[in-house]
Amino acid sequence: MVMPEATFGVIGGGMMGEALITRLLDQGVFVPEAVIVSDPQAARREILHHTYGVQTTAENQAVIDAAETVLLAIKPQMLEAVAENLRFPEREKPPLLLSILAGVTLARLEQEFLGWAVVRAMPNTPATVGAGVTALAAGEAVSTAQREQACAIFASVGTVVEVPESQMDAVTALSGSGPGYIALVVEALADGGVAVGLPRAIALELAIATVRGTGELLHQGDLHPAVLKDRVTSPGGTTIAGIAALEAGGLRSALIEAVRSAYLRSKELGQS
Ligand SMILES: NC(=O)c1ccc[n+]([C@@H]2O[C@H](COP(=O)([O-])OP(=O)(O)OC[C@H]3O[C@@H](n4cnc5c(N)ncnc54)[C@H](OP(=O)(O)O)[C@@H]3O)[C@@H](O)[C@H]2O)c1
Ligand code: PRO
Repeated sequence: MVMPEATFGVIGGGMMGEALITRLLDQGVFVPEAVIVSDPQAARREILHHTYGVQTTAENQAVIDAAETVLLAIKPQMLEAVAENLRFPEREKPPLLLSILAGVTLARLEQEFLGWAVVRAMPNTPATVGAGVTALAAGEAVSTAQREQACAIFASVGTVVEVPESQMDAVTALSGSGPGYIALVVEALADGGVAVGLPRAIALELAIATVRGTGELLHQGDLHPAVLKDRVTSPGGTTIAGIAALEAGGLRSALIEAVRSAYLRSKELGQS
């Protein structure tokens, strides 16, 4: 079904699609009636419609036909199946596709969405609370106005940086996947607290507040992490004892390898 009043479309109303929709509506970037979302699950469509007042459809084609700007928020592995069922009617101006698919290149997207201007973007899950960071790389057909529009859309969920496309897999491996690594660190810190006698709820609260406060301090104080580490580390004290244990356990190389593995996986996803 075509809904001509809709201007912003979302294909894939999952976790990231919803995170963007929530913030875009909260910030008044789009009104609910101007948003159309496609998702195969009726239950999912029902939730999105009732929670946000957006239009929903099971037909991706309805989104393509109705919207001038489309956020593609399906899994990378779904791209071929989704794109082969789409038709792209001629338009006066090329519509804008914002893809957040890990690994999938501008060249591939431009091939699948013939005649569209394409921006490849990599947001992260703190976007849900407006504290995300999104890296963008724009294709050659993207106009200045469309580039500004892409920046404004992702600015509604946090900060935006523009990078060359060659850096997008690295961005995906660091800030895209990073919230997963940090969540693991928070959970492990809380486990450590429990191991030395703290109640679970207090341990988790302390771990979250510590990660959050450290991030804020590094950000607001414009501190190099090594400077902060040195400030916390009293001679002969507790922190150096903890850091020695982390170094012995290979924390640094584990994190470096995590980013490297995610980078290689992003490249692989781009070829699937
Ligand atoms: N999660 C993150 O932190 C994050 C960060 C940056 C970028 N990304 C990228 O964002 C994309 C979405 O990730 P996500 O975590 O939001 O995944 P998700 O929650 O699984 O969302 C994908 C949505 O697309 C739906 N879908 C499946 N087949 C479809 C089709 N043929 N047409 C339309 N919609 C379809 C899925 O429905 P079903 O559940 O029924 O399959 C689901 O609701 C991925 O490409 C990922 O690389 C994710
Ligand atoms: N989540 C997606 C994945 O795990 C992309 C970055 C974060 O593939």
